[in-house]
Amino acid sequence: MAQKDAANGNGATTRPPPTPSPIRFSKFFQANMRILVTGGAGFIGSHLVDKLMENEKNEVIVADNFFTGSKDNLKKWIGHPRFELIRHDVTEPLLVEVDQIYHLACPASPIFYKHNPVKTIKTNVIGTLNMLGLAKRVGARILLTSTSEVYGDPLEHPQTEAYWGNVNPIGVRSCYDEGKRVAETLMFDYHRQHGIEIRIARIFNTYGPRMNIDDGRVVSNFIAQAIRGEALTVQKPGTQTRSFCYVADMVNGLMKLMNGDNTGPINIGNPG
Ligand SMILES: O=c1ccn([C@@H]2O[C@H](COP(=O)(O)OP(=O)(O)O[C@H]3OC[C@@H](O)[C@H](O)[C@H]3O)[C@@H](O)[C@H]2O)c(=O)[nH]1
Repeated sequence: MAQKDAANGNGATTRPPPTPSPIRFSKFFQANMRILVTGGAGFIGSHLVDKLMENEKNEVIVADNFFTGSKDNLKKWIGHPRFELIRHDVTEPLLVEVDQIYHLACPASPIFYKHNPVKTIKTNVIGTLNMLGLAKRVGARILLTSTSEVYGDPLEHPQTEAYWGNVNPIGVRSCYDEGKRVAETLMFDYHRQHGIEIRIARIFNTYGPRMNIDDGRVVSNFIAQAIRGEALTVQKPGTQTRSFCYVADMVNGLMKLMNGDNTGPINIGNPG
């Protein structure tokens, strides 16, 4: 209720703060999990957000710098009361109160991560440090999307999680391969030293709707070339193999890993 401000004697009135809308209380009452998705505007990230948003008890915060991600991938959620989108680069600290962190932020297609390799390794190392710092501060569980590329040019086929890999530390892919390897190390060191709850997924070559047509990875390249009636570009040596995974299966795997008891690292791909 408005009342005269007697103390300053100037006749000004002070108002009590407005009563929050009952809708606001009901929103927080219902939500039992606030989840941060870094890189949530990207290809896999946006599908993960769609799945998380299906659960009415989840609130989802996306942090993305839109280097390879796009607001378009999230347009159906913009303005939704359980959703927030922040333009943010994970190489800078982020202060939010969350229960879980899916840390996906990093360009994943070789042509994009090799474009600015110093930035790629900063994203993997400083970005993961920042997210681990956040997880430690708020007590959140954190899942890192690592990569099959931690196996490098593997000398074992297929690669199990016990294989330590064969990675060139100075090659053109090292910014990503070694960046993700350091990110995995940081995850385990925070887990051992600070008791942070961690999960590590090693993602294999994933395809599906919302891949950029110019993503550069083999599945989207071949489809785009076929549509244009062009020859498919099989790169040398032509004998390389990959495990391909459909994006919906990848998202299911990531959520099962996050909500299960296994820290990983765990390969998510296709055994075939
Ligand atoms: O047009 C093309 C594109 C790619 N390729 C070949 O196809 C293979 C797959 O290459 P991609 O560019 O799809 O990507 P990669 O499998 O090397 O890495 C990808 O999958 C694993 C993820 O963890 C990585 O983040 C992602 O970049 C490579 O051997 C490449 O030389 C072609 O033959 N033609």
